[in-house]
Amino acid sequence: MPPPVPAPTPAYRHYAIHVPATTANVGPGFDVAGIALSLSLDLKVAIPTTVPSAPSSPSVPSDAYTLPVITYSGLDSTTVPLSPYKNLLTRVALYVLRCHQIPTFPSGVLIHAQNNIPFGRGLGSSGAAVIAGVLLGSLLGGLELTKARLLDFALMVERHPDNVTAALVGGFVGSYLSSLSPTDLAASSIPLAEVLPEYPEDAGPEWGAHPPIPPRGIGHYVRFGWAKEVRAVAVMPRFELATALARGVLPEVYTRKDLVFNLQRLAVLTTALARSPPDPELIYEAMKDRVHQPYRMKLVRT
Ligand SMILES: Nc1ncnc2c1ncn2[C@@H]1O[C@H](COP(=O)(O)OP(=O)(O)O)[C@@H](O)[C@H]1O
Ligand SMILES: N[C@@H](CCOP(=O)(O)O)C(=O)O
Repeated sequence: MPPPVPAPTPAYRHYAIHVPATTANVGPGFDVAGIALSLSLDLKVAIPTTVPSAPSSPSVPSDAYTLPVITYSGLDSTTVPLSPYKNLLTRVALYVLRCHQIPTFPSGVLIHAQNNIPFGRGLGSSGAAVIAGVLLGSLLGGLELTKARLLDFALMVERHPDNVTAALVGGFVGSYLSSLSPTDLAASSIPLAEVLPEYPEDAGPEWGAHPPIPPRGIGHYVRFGWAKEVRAVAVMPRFELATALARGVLPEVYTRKDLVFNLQRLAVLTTALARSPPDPELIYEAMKDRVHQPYRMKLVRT
């Protein structure tokens, strides 16, 4: 009897995705100003060069088709779900693919995430995962999405722009959400549960096939200058604080006095952090805030 023929080893194309941690709400810049930091989430992605055709739907797997295999190392790597239908990176990637009429992942993809961003500590782990996810979707679908379009997809998932814009473009970034038409506003406000639905056990062939397509131009950003002498040092709490809880303690309405206090400082801060040599007293004063810090103080255990 002839010896068994060994299964061919698949050949892969290798890619790297690097996304920085971020700090948002810089000084008086609540939901506006973000800074990219040196900690990062790094993905290594291997895509087979020859693949079996994908199944017609995620619930009808073909014999040869295999879902992405996800592995993690680094921080919080033991708690993160590894199913591609539950992991945030791949759920976002699948959302991007499906918005481009690609119903599922290519077969046989390997994804390794090296994560150095602690979860839930205000260093933008979810924003980094969302940006890594949109970049992954663009890569897997061969979509070559522009930065502006990647941001549209990211903002359908993470609704405040400060972390995701800094994670996408790096540096010290200011951003805003556009005044959209009523139709586009409705499209960009679709509940997260519909943008990234949990994959149900009994999913039929049509499940998730028609996700809400992001309108164009949901958010915009500008990169500010940054003086070479200025370094960011992040102090991390020992406890996690959910973003929803931290947003829930903020008032709906502010006084004109508090609003003007923040506007005055933010206008100065964006230039003060870029000026070389820096003026520490000016930066100290311009970092003051009356919109978020006083209200969130009570959530910070001492
Ligand atoms: N690299 C990652 N891979 C998968 N999921 C992640 C990753 N990073 C963050 N997440 C998800 O995001 C959650 C943290 O989001 P959030 O509470 O907004 O905190 P943060 O301030 O760090 O963004 C985690 O509990 C996890 O579910
Ligand atoms: N501007 C947002 C930033 C939340 O950051 P996250 O890393 O917790 O998602 C806010 O302050 O709510």
